[in-house]
Amino acid sequence: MAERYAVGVDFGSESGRAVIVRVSDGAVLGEGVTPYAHVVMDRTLPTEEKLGKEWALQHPQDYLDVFQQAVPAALKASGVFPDDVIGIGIDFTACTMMPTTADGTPLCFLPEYARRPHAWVKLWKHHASQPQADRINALAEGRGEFWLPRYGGKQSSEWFFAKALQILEEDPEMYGASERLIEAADWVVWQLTGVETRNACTAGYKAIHQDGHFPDQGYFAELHPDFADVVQTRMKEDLAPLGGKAGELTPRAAGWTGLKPGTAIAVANVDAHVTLPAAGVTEPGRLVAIMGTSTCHVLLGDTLREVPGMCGVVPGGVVPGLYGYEAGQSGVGDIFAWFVKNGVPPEYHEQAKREGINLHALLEREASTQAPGEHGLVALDWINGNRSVLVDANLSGMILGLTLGTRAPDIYRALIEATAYGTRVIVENFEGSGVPVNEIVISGGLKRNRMLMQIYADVTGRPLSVLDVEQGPAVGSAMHAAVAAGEYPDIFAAAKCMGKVRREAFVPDAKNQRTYDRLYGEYVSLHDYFGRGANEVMHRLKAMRRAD
Ligand SMILES: Nc1ncnc2c1ncn2[C@@H]1O[C@H](COP(=O)(O)OP(=O)(O)O)[C@@H](O)[C@H]1O
Ligand SMILES: O=C(CO)[C@@H](O)[C@@H](O)COP(=O)(O)O
Repeated sequence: MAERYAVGVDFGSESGRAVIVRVSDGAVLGEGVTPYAHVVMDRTLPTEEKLGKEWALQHPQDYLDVFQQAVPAALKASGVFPDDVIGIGIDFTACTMMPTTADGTPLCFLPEYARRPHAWVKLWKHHASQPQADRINALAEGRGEFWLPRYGGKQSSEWFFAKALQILEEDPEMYGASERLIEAADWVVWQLTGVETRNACTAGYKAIHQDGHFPDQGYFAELHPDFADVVQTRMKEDLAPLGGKAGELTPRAAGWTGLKPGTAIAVANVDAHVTLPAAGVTEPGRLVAIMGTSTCHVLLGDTLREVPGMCGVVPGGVVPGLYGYEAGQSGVGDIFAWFVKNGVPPEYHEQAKREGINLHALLEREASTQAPGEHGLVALDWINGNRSVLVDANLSGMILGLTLGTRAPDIYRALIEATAYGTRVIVENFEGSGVPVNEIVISGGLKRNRMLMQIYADVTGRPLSVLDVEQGPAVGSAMHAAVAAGEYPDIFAAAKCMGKVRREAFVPDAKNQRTYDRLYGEYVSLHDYFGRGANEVMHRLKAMRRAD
């Protein structure tokens, strides 16, 4: 019998990645990448309308381009015949949500709405809905909503209802025109199948779906009278289970992708959560850090724990039968990108160009010769706010210890160390709340930075295992496609055959660890001083910035 294959498509923050995976063993035979033409719209719309501070939008056409470019490119690179492809699975950043008409047409595609910011896709990192998130949390606390502790005690401005409420309050006409409010993950599945589904993963982690339901109309009505029926009028209450089949590839989408009509399409997934089975992680105690523009920390547990400052816990949110815990850092790769773009003197750019390497590689090489503590810096990793454990998008970055002798590699290393300290806070927060972390597995684009990986091992004091495939989330989605197509009975069986990880790829250096324990103590002092109310200067500065 001919080998069978599955397609996984991972919609990241800056690009869409497609892989062709052999379902018998998880081998990746072909890859394709489509950088988003509009990347992240955080200053203006394509029609030049200016956006406010903390906005982050995307263009739905960029997602369709992935189906029309990256998927055919991966298929071509693999040499696999479409008839041997049994399923397609997708995962997406979340919560990345959009308003559409009843037939799924994005409002921003309609000429009459193209100039309205609230007609566009709100990317996960859209923080302008922080005021709405603050009210969502205050009301939930006041009403004693059972679900609030399931989200660490706070809903983030990055999640669904803060964004939906911002549309209603800032552009009621756009809210009125939005017949559907939907995660981009479910929207792209809709484009492939012609069927509107809502996946249980984003609903659970990003839209407060707990114990089988969304919050009641009374809660939403107290936020805004016109918000009472947001679920009933613009969403769906019957959710599609992970590993389920959302539908089949339509002839139109078959024309885009080069695959055959009728190919099974799996229910959508979140990019971080789908990575666990790709790493063969289907049991408690193994935290997977999906490190890209942001980092998501996803961990399984066999009991329900309320962990302060986590993003969420959902029974069956990652694999059936276990609790899926999520925490995160809203800025990691983005912080390094910001520094490379804005803080590195021209001579480094020129040297990298002369050597034909990227700036990350040059800075990594220059900084890796240092011993921990040599640069004398400690930084806070909040340049894009803090997602866990403080859940506050109005915090900001800081670098302490700068002198006239400080150089770009010093700061690059200090920023990497700061993100490692932030990860250690999250790991210790889980353990302190009764959710064991016995192993850390790294996936995502940042694993290519070996200095970063060694720093994470030294700072956390734990060996790091590595998911070696380049596109971890996409492979996880291909595994869900194999389950949806009936190749495997469940994701556990698929993970056994298709998942792979290189265990203990980086181990802590005892000497470095001792120094980092001291530096981590300094980080925690700054973390608590600026992040837990002792000094509100960061909030005051953000307020001044917003006021201008
Ligand atoms: N060698 C490197 N060291 C550190 N960061 C890197 C390196 N290469 C790329 N990055 C950062 O990784 C991020 C992209 O990660 P990736 O996983 O590819 O994307 P996504 O977050 O969209 O899934 C960017 O923010 C980029 O700045
Ligand atoms: O928040 C989540 C998942 O819960 C991510 O989709 C979001 O942080 C974006 O992840 P990336 O940085 O694009 O990998």
